[in-house]
Amino acid sequence: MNSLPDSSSIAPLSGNTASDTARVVRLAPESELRIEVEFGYSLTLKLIEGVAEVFGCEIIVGREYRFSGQKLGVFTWQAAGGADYVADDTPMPIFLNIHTALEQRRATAETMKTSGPRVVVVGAHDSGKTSLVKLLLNYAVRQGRQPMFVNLDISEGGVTMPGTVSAVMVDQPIYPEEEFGSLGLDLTAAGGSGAPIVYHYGFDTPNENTKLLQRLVGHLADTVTARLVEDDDARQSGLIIDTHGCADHNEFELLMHIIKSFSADVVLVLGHERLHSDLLRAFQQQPQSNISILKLTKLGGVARRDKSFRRQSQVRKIREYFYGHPGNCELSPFSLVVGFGDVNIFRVGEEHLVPSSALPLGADRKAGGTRLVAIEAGDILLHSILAIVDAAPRSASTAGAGDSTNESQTQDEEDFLVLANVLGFVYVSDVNSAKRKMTVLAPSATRLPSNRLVMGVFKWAETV
Ligand SMILES: Nc1ncnc2c1ncn2[C@@H]1O[C@H](COP(=O)(O)OP(=O)(O)OP(=O)(O)O)[C@@H](O)[C@H]1O
Repeated sequence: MNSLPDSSSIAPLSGNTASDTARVVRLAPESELRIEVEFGYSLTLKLIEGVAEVFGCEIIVGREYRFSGQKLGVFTWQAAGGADYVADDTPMPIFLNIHTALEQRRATAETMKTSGPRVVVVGAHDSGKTSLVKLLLNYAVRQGRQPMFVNLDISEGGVTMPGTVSAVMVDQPIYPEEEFGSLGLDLTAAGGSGAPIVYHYGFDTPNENTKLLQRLVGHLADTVTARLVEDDDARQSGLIIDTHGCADHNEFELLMHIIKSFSADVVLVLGHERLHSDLLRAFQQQPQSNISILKLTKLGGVARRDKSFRRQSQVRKIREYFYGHPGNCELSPFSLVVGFGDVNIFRVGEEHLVPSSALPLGADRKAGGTRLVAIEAGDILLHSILAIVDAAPRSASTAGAGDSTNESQTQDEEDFLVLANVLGFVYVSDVNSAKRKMTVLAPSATRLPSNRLVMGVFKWAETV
């Protein structure tokens, strides 16, 4: 039935071939095989017969799927047989019930020409939020829906880079190997109704700049709502929103802001008893709110990822942005030489993040945290990931680093740019301060789509 080498027989990339350790595993109905593959190892999965899925995406009989640095469950509803090395304490029947209830709301929205469910998935770290989001999106797509996926889990990057918040309409499955990368987004297509909406936050935890994150969430919610007004299918399919793990009070405030900004009507709370009761209490005080808050226990299968595994996942995400997914969709990035005078570089205006070597040019630090400050290009950029953001409308007349003498005009632009859509990213592979030039890795050989670049905390040495 299902041919699945399990995690105990993973072949090192440089070592044995998969055939040395291949094993056939039979899955009973409603059971799953849990697989954990560390970075530096790979595992090939092939379905011999039957029907199985990974986070709601059906896998194809006979095709080889290769995983590395990933943890996943291969689930079957129907297959019969023994149950070696598999788990039957799976939450899938509960998730299917949730999907069915959401689908009923979508059908009603279609008939009544209203909006579909607006679902937020919240919970503890490593409780399975992203996995549930993928599953609900995949099930909706299998049903012919086009839900909006909103990613507010800034540490993972969703459809693009870590350190961003984004929204994209999903009309194709999220394949298990490439995960969200399989949606194959073209950020430079920004503007069209199907184009992703991406804003740059620049950090990988909410606490680093909660005020900025709240501002971006509010802005993203407004943009998504405006987009849905024009798109009946997406509006009736609704939203599925992934969030960062909630551990403290700050994060609770942020979750409340997310729920309110997106007018969420379904909140799924995974593995976090206290968060569930805090949310219930908060919404009991607002009896007019029409919201369902459901508690789901964190069930077996969801794997813990330590700091190093998470960091390696981020690095892979960054690499895949430029090079694509090995074997499936490989990309060839280009090296471009960019003069310091040809670009304007900004950074989020947190004082402690701006070293004295990168003092802002006439910037207003008093505004504190939720705007950008212009910084001087130089060695500080080496190995940084820079977001290319849509230039401010007025910028055509003020282009060029440091040419803005009008302080209030500079401040307007800094305020505008923090909310500007991200058009893509470059990686700074070399800086030559003496010649006032830097070399960047870019996904395309054409000129950068904007000369406004924003620096976050993410550094990546390409050799990693
Ligand atoms: N049934 C399963 N079997 C094996 N691994 C699983 C299963 N379900 C989820 N995982 C893995 O467990 C890990 C954690 O799950 P997930 O990313 O969904 O949690 P999360 O709550 O979104 O985490 P975060 O704290 O980053 O927000 C992931 O690597 C995921 O692929």
